[in-house]
Amino acid sequence: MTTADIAIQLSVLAILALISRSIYRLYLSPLSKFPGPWLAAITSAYEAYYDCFKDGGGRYHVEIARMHDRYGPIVRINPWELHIRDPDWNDVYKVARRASKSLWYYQFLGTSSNSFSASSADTHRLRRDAIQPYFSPAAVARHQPEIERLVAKLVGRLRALKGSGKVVCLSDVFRALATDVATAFAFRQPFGHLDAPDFERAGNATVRRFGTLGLLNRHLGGWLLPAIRLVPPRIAMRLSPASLGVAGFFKQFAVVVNKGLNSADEFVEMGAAETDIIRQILNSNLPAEEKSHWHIKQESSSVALAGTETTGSILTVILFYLLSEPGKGARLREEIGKAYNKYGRPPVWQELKELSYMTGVVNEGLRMNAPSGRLPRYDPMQDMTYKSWVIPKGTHVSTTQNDISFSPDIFFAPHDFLPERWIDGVENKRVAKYFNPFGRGTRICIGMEIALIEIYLALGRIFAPDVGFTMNLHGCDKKNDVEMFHDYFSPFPRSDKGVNVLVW
Ligand code: HEM
Repeated sequence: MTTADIAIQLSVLAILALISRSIYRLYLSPLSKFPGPWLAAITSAYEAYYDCFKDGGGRYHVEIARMHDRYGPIVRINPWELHIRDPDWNDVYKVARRASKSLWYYQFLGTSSNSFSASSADTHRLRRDAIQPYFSPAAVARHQPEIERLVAKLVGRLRALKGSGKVVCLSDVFRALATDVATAFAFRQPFGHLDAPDFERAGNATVRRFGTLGLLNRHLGGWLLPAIRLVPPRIAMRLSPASLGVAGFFKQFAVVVNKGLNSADEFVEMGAAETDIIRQILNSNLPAEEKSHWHIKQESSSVALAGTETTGSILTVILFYLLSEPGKGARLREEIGKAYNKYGRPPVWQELKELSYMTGVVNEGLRMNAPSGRLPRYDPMQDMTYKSWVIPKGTHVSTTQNDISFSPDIFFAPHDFLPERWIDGVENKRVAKYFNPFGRGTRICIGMEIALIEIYLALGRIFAPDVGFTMNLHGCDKKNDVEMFHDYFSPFPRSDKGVNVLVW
């Protein structure tokens, strides 16, 4: 038999295997009864096209919405996953169910060795229990002066730009703040992005690239991001400047974590105030394999990463709306001014969060720019139900917060930034159960309190009566620079230019 014969036979076998698998997925699989396009049912390449190629990638949400419009509230979006668009269905996220996360989907992060992307509920519980004390209200409160210091640095830098005529990119400014807050919290040492003359613009662009590479990683079986970590910078640059940026990003975390691990031996009995997330993990009850350098690197850097893009982009979006509708900015400034008068000093965050308009502003930012990714889970032990449908155990099921946040049935004029909608107590009560920007169930965001302190303090100081500067939007618009176009788990607008302002 010649090599050509062998190649032909192997190709025929591969084609037969593909045909059999497609027939199984389409007609015999337990999910074959669920509605949806036949191509999505037989191959995840359908999703890969929208995730990685269509209009720059991250566009499957648009196709999923189209599927719901055509097939109804429950659709099969790939061979193993159902998506439900029904604000009242929450079964898979219920704490009592303790469902697992989809390993395939969360491959976009390039690792499952942390709490965020741990698949099984038990592994997650183990890891989360180990770091939870680090996020206790008391521990977070101790970090407040550091957040205040970083916010003051940001305000100082904006003030210094007053009248300079320089265009300032707020998307970079707030990502720099969020990175410094999250890294200061995790490592007791901010990365110093607020000190960079350009607020570390290149680093911020890397996060966007990470989004696109993350989707490729998901669809290529999870080897791409680990491989990028291993590629020497010179080769990475030749392959793609994007991977160089991402490799550099991983490296920055590796340096900080290595430094922390090397000095961890000196850790004897430090007071809680001096500890960092590395020592928190080392000092926990985790089994030895969960305390390896590798695991600690993954856990600590994921905590810091989870807190950067989220908080940074929400602050950017809020500022865009407050500056594009000056009446709203003025109303916030007035409310904060009254609080300054009442307390005779800058209000602390506990006082800021009592302000009703300010809370409306923060909630609108969270509603309109929370993580956009669907949140797939599966329950390996029990079936679930949706209306008359029985969802077999082990099936991956997802919902998307944006389906709720932008539903006109729940939020009047959902694409408008309306802080007022949160002020009416009755209305507030009605929408509360639909408002889950920090996720749901056992996997709810662990850094919620830090994020809120940061957002309230940043707004509280930027709109303070004595701030001494104001800002004007410069050459940006809602459609291209603010509204989500790409879903890279975090929402990204169509343009990567950012929200630009002039300070005066
Ligand atoms: C406004 C800012 C933030 C938003 C909207 C947000 C949102 C979320 C959401 C929706 C999840 C659940 C993801 C999922 O189910 O797959 C999550 C998880 C997580 N977040 Fe946040 N987050 C924010 C800020 C932060 C900050 C500041 C930190 C840390 C300093 C952080 C750390 C984490 C971690 C570690 C997880 C994984 C928790 C687990 O699975 O146990 N987040 N976040």
